[in-house]
Amino acid sequence: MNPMYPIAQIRQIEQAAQATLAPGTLMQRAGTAAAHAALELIKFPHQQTSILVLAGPGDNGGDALESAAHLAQLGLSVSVLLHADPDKQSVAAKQALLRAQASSAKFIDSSQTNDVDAVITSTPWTLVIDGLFGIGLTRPLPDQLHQIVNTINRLHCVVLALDVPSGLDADTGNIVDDQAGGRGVAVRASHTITFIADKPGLHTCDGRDLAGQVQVARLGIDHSLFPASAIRLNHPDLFAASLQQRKHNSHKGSFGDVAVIGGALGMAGAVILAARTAAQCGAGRVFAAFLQDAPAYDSAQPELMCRRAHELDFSAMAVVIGPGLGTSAAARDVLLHALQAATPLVLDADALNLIGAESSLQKIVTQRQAVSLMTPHPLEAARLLGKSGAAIQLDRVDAARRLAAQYGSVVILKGSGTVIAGVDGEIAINPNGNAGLATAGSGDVLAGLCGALLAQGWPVWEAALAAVWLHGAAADTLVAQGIGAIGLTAGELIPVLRSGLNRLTAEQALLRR
Ligand SMILES: NC(=O)C1=CN([C@@H]2O[C@H](COP(=O)(O)OP(=O)(O)OC[C@H]3O[C@@H](n4cnc5c(N)ncnc54)[C@H](O)[C@@H]3O)[C@@H](O)[C@H]2O)[C@@H](O)CC1
Ligand SMILES: Nc1ncnc2c1ncn2[C@@H]1O[C@H](COP(=O)(O)OP(=O)(O)O)[C@@H](O)[C@H]1O
Ligand SMILES: [K+]
Repeated sequence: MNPMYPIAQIRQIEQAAQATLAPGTLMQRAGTAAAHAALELIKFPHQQTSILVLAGPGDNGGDALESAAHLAQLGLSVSVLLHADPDKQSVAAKQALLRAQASSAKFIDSSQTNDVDAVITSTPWTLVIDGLFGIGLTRPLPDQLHQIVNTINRLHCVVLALDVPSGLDADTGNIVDDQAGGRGVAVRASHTITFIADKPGLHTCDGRDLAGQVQVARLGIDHSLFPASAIRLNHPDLFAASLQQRKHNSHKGSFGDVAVIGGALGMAGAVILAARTAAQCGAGRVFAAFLQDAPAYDSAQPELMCRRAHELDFSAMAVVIGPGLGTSAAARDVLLHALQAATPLVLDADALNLIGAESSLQKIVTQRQAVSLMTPHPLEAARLLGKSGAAIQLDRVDAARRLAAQYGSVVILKGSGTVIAGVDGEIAINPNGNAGLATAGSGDVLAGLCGALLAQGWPVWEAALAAVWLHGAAADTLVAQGIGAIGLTAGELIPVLRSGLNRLTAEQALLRR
């Protein structure tokens, strides 16, 4: 289900496949698949339809040249901007170049053109195909291409990237930076057709912004050549087994209790958001536990039971600890108590900051027998790993995996392309959600949802996958309704999460019939 592979594994699959095929076969298949994808994007080609193909020095350029030849043979107006030394091309890419040269495609010689920018902007392109670099990019784009890529990124047409948007690291989703640490450039594609298998860097960090809609072309490679994958794209299929309709013969005790612990002075709202989410996403009973004085009740959600944290016996509940907890001595005490309880635990926000700052707490987390689920954003992850936030973002998959292994906890590393890591190294990357979630309190809502699912008996891995998926889907639904991305508030997510969870559950019940 939705497997993804790092570059090194893609290369192995590629080699195994090539051993059984005539030379150049995979490139020809990639070029054909790219041409089909281009035609689908153009939809109704007409006389003014014009396609610009950027072809680089390696085999990604070869794919582009194959697609250029196909599209030109179909009678479309194709221009090729070639950035390659034919003497250094692979045999397959040379063949592709010959085919493109033999077609009606026009070649723009960038070395003979003073102002390539002017050439690019002088034509109203219907489509740009980016075949500059793929998974072979080892250093930032060369200077000559900076300007071209910036110009392409300013065009208002469909941009189809082949394999990977040029400049993007397919493993990490980072733009390949220059030696001095300066920001490199990468093509911002509206669509990406990626070859052989999906790649993590297309879906996390800058990947979602640069790759656009991703489709996979397996190039006819036999399934047997694909090893088991440790990385998947999150999808309801991965947690469908836990989407169970409720029995008539049930009561509130059947769906568990959640305690949300946090809410130091001035930060009570974080607890309220998480607790309301837990209540509206199916927990049988929800306690909102505050470090300082608790409000008598929550007038918008009077079902919540408001308590002072140190007076609540949460030993038989799923516990969410951290939202607005602060890092005081009292906060540390209640955290220690929660860590020592044999209860499913969601560790969020200040609970993570406290753990990051104290090795004795770290040790207790690693020794817990009951399940732990950590929900750090990159800065919290940095504190937990003793790194900088920038270092976490450089390889989010690796960071999430390390955290899970080090803390013996399932980890949700938040941000665009949230990475979920299991203790055994299993990874899922979440494909939905949007920047509307970049608002105060949306993490509290996610933590509350995690708590609700754990209280209802979900296994921790499935709970993490489902919570992240539903959270992203709720934000997408709200944006589609015009409620966000700008100005979406975290509380608005809660009823949409509830309908999302009910809808998925009902759909799953139908599928099981
Ligand atoms: N090998 C195969 O079997 C297949 C490869 N395919 C395509 O081939 C691509 C990989 O091809 P390559 O390994 O040739 O790599 P790329 O085409 O991504 O380009 C890398 C080439 O540019 C050079 N290079 C790397 N960084 C550079 C930089 N910053 N400035 C200038 N030159 C730089 C490298 O030395 C190499 O020659 C894939 O992404 C995919 O598009 C597909 O055709 C499918 C089959
Ligand atoms: N640009 C974005 N795209 C997708 N999801 C995002 C984006 N920014 C934030 N999110 C999500 O929003 C939530 C924010 O959580 P967090 O940073 O803990 O905020 P808070 O502490 O204010 O609740 C996380 O689930 C994160 O993955
Ligand atoms: K590319």
